[in-house]
Amino acid sequence: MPINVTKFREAERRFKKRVPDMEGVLDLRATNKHPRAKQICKLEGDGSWMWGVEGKEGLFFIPSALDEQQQKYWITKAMSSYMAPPNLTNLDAHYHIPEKGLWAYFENNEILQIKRKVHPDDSVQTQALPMEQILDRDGIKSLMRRIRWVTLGYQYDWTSKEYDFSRSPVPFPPTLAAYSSALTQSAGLGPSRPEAGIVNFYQPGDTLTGHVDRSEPNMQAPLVSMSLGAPCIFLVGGRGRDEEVLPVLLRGGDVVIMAGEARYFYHGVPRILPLECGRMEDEDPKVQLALELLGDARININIRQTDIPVPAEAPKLPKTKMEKELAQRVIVVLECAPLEIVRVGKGSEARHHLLNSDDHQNVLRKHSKDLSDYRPDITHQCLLALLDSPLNKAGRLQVYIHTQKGVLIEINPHTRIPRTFSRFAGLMVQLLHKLSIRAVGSNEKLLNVIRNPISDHLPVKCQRVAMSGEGETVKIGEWVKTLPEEPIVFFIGAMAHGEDKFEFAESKISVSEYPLAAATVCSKVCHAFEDLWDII
Ligand SMILES: O=C(O)CCC(=O)C(=O)O
Ligand SMILES: [Fe+2]
Repeated sequence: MPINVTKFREAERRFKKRVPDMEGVLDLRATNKHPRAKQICKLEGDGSWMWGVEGKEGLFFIPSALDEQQQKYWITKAMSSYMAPPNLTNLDAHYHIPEKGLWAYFENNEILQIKRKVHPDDSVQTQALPMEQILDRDGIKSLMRRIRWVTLGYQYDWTSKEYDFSRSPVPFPPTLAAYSSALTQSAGLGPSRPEAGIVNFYQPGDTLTGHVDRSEPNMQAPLVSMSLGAPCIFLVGGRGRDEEVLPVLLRGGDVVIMAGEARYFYHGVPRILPLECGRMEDEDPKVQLALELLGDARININIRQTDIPVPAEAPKLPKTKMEKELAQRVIVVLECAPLEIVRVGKGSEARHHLLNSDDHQNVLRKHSKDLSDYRPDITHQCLLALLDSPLNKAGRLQVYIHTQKGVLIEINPHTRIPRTFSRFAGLMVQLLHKLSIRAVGSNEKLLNVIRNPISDHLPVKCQRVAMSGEGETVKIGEWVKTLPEEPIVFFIGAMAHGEDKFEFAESKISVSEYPLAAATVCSKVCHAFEDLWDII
């Protein structure tokens, strides 16, 4: 064996030979079973057996999981509905696929006028072809036989080997999801939530090189893989390309499940084999047509649970003036926030910082400023307490910052406040320079400097309360129950000390007999309204 040829590569070569050596191939339908095959359990329902293999943890086979009728059902589905837009296929890069899909033309014996797209990989022969082609049924059939893959649900980008989570997913076919989930459930692997799938089409002579499917954020969820049509050799190794490789004979109707450790195993298809008992036939013309299109090919449908990190359900916010007037919600204005920019360093080394008593003692002393006046960390803590609260997540909170210098900032409730102070400070510097910060890849403003005064942004009818040690002390949980059903505004000082004189407040309350940090006051306000409005 030449050096540098891995065990996986060697196995691939072995099965690509004209007459491959079938010695040691695991054939779960053979009467004398492979020494390493072990029966795991009988599935509920149709009573198929699930097999495992010694030394291949998490790898399961269900031979003949699908009877002929079921195989025909999935073959027809794959050819007719799965191949059609909005699902993507390898042909999309080369052709403008008609909206109703190729199958519709094939089935109805319609002439198809199809436009080619110029593609960087086009051969000289392809480039010479006309940009528009007129295809009859045979032409459409040849084109459809060029389909090698179709993506289901979350669309997979074959170049980057990543899911395109920015595109809204095409709904995953519900019957396929139900089948896959019922199968993992009856195999004792728990229910799965199929979200993405790939349908592979292998014409005789096609191969799939060894790989690990690593793109799913959740690599623990089982991957269910269904074989239809022609048999094949399926190779499965271990975590590395040089681990022992097991060749398996998969036939139409067999199912493979890769769970746990096996999700990390190299696998591939080096060989499509001839049909053992000829092509299937059916009386139903649609099924018969799908079988005709299939010919001697193999179809593999593999079903994956991605567990995409979906952002928490965005709260519905009052948008119209009317909604803003009436929606029962809490508005917090963080008052006197010391957010100021300072230039540090000279010349090209100069950087803008958020002025603060920890990092800029010299500057502050030089300008005879009181260090304790520069505590932007208090604003940071208040924002974390407020925006992380269930009250905010439920869409019942609006926060503004009014800085010591009179800058008014509106905070979009969807904003994720940076966890560390230094990143928060960087964000504030950016905001004070650019006057607004937008969400990455979207037009939504997260932080926005708005025009003064704050009263222009508050509902006409609302209570305006200052939180102050000078106010009457109340048990806030009880006090909120006495409020009229209208929006309420709290002015909370985001400074270390100083008088709580907030221009637009009409009354003052204190929520503790102790002096509290501003962030604690924010938390108490949130908790009180969460309890009042049953937000858990
Ligand atoms: O065709 C098969 O059986 C395997 C397909 C596969 O591994 C894949 O699509 O990632
Ligand atoms: Fe794979």
